[in-house]
Amino acid sequence: EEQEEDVLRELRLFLTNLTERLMLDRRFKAFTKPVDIEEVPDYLMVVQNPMDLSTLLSNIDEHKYVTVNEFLSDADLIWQNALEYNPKRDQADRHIRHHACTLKDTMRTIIRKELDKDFQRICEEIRESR
Ligand SMILES: CC(=O)c1nc(NC(=O)[C@H]2CNCCN2)sc1-c1cc(O)cc(O)c1
Repeated sequence: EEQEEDVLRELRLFLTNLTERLMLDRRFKAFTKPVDIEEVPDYLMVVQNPMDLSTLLSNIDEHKYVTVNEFLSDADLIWQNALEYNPKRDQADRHIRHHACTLKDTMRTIIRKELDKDFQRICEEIRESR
């Protein structure tokens, strides 16, 4: 009902603000747009489920996420894919792995500090009711 839509609207605002803050952080520049398969032809041989910050924003707008955990399932793909595609000990791989790990830590820290636990539970209850 209307109260549920108010809750999900607030969740979309939080997730949009979080994602836009990550997109503005130059450490995460490599994660802002889908990997260009023309530029990186072997990418899809290694990574099954590509994800990036701009795709997260589109998913939010399309009301894909009813809970934070559904958002994190997609958001986690971004850094997981980067660790998978960049396993080598050379500096280039280490550099992007470091930014991937920082992305993971930054997302979770912002959520823990800025998202009310009771609000998260209300979103879970809406998901379970549908
Ligand atoms: C996002 C990602 O995982 C990614 N990984 C890369 N790895 C490498 O270049 C490693 C691969 N191993 C050998 C040494 N080079 S480049 C790159 C990327 C960066 C961008 O700024 C945009 C973009 O679309 C993709």
